Amino acid sequence: MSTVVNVASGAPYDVTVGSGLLERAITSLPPGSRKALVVHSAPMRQVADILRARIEATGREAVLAEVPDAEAGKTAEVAAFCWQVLGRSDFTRSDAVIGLGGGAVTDLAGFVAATWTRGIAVVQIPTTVLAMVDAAVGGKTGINTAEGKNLVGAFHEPHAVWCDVDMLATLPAYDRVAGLAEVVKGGFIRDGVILDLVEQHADALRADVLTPASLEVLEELITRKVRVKAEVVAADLKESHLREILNYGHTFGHAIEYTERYQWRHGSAVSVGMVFAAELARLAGKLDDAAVDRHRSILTSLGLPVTYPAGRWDALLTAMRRDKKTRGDLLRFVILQGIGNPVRLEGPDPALLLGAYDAVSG
Ligand SMILES: NC(=O)c1ccc[n+]([C@@H]2O[C@H](COP(=O)([O-])OP(=O)(O)OC[C@H]3O[C@@H](n4cnc5c(N)ncnc54)[C@H](O)[C@@H]3O)[C@@H](O)[C@H]2O)c1
Ligand SMILES: O=C(O)C(=O)C[C@@H](O)[C@H](O)[C@H](O)COP(=O)(O)O
Ligand SMILES: [Zn+2]
Repeated sequence: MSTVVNVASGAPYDVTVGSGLLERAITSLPPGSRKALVVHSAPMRQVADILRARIEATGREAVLAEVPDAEAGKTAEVAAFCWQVLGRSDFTRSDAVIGLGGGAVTDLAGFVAATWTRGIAVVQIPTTVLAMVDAAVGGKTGINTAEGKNLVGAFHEPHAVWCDVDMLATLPAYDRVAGLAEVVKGGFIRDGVILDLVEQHADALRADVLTPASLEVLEELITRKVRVKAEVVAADLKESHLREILNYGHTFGHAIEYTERYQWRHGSAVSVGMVFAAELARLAGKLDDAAVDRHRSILTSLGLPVTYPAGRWDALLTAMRRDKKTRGDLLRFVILQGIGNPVRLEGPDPALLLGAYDAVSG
């Protein structure tokens, strides 16, 4: 059983959510491709070997590039390593890259595909909840620089995305929960049913081991969030306006990741970032107390953080100035004017920002 969500953008593609999809993923390699580079990190080595065998069974050459795990893989040096492998293996424009892993790997693989000979096909096989519901879908690819998160990248849409929930069997609960932060984001900005489902099933979703029943709920949540993302990126691939709503919680969240030298998971940082944005909206007179409290209760029920230590404002502000929504000196935030109604807050009074920071300082 699987569900297909079509992303109706310039070059439409399918996101398939279900189980037993690994074999089918190979069928979406471009028909003319002779080679496929599988980008993965150490935890996915066994799956990469399985993929290699299946790619070779189609008569193609399979090349594996094992990259440093998690955020350590999203660097210019690692991208250059992948380009070297592609060059030495004579990859041409008709060949393809496969991103197999969490969001860090799918961001890197997408960027490598976007830049190799100015763009070759990428098939994404996300293996974390976060990568399934967010990173692998929508064509934002990129790497970090010493100055900030995702500062170098390209919009490069995938050829196909395969969200095989069987992959989640080995994913630690901590990472499953981090991914749920991006699912909850989809609930706050667009699909309120997501919030209801998480509220009903929070204990099962955060448990160390998933039961078949909780996996079913998780699959429904993944599909719902993929739909949210698909609708938004189909309308605004290059983030000229609407797509910014997908950045809810990220201005402060990315600043935490950078300040913490990427020792926090992205989803955990976004969790605090959403509470910051909700407090900012309350102080700006846009969001009522109940909606702000709902942020804290739903994220806490999943075991996600909702506070960040005091005393780090200067570092956080420096990082927020480098956010991609900033225009010149103008800081811009996505906030809610009610659940499901995201709006922009441009150049807020510094007192509001400090007030929101004070409210999330644990
Ligand atoms: N491009 C986008 O639109 C977009 C959207 C959201 C997030 N992101 C990016 O995604 C990244 C975060 O992704 P993430 O939360 O998946 O983190 P991650 O990629 O760092 O993966 C977390 C950990 O889980 C491991 N892992 C992956 N799959 C596994 C599995 N099936 N079993 C066991 N271990 C597994 C990884 O090796 C890693 O150690 C950040 O860099 C973030 O900026 C990008
Ligand atoms: O797809 C988008 O657009 C998003 O903003 C999704 C975010 O969850 C994601 O973390 C994205 O990588 C952030 O992009 P950035 O432009 O703020 O680096
Ligand atoms: Zn994100």
